Amino acid sequence: MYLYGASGHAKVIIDMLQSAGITVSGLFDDNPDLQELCGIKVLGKLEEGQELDEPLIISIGNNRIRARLAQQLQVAFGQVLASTAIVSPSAVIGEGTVVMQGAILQAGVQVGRHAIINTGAKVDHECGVGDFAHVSPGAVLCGNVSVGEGTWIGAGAVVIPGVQIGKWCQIGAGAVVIRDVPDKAVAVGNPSKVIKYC
Ligand SMILES: CC(=O)SCCNC(=O)CCNC(=O)[C@H](O)C(C)(C)COP(=O)(O)OP(=O)(O)OC[C@H]1O[C@@H](n2cnc3c(N)ncnc32)[C@H](O)[C@@H]1OP(=O)(O)O
Repeated sequence: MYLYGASGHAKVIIDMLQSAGITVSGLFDDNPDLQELCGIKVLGKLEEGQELDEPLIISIGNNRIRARLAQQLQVAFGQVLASTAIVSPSAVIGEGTVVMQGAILQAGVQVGRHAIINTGAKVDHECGVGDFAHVSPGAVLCGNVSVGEGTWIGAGAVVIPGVQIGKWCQIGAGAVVIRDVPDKAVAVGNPSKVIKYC
């Protein structure tokens, strides 16, 4: 597996891959000064059209950057599921997506491409999580919640059953979301309120 993005997020992915016995063959990063991360060689920028002999994970937490790179790069993408994650056999997870340690994905969950289900996040039955979305550590999506493309659910946020959150939203850490949230809204607090658009 190759990674793109020598970030803190990459360090966690490296841990998951190494504990599963998967070799990280190299890390790409646009910063020419970086030499290595966690003992893994940094190979420089991954150019458009460059071919790889192993699948790639975009190890960048920023949803917009991950989306841009996923659209630019013509390579095969991998998938990383932590051995300590609990994933229902009926869950469907797209390419490029990372499910971190202790996360739980219940029956009928659908997670898109290049999403992040972070440490200990709980995604309950029949939720949909869009491409490039990020469910941060400890967040809880109750049953039948829908999270749009590119949306970021902050750490420890709780979304009650059936709520629909639009595309490219930001839900604050610790928010309790009890009503639908429109596209590009930033919503914080308990109960959460939209404070601006991004
Ligand atoms: C492994 C990892 O680390 S994964 C990363 C996990 N990271 C997170 O969960 C962070 C989630 N991000 C947040 O909660 C951010 O505060 C955001 C995205 C909601 C808002 O960020 P910004 O757009 O920079 O907003 P900003 O900091 O200017 O705050 C705007 C207002 O909202 C309030 N606010 C911001 N975040 C929150 C929050 N989580 N809960 C309650 N109020 C909040 C601020 O106090 C401020 O109020 P004021 O105008 O009355 O002073």
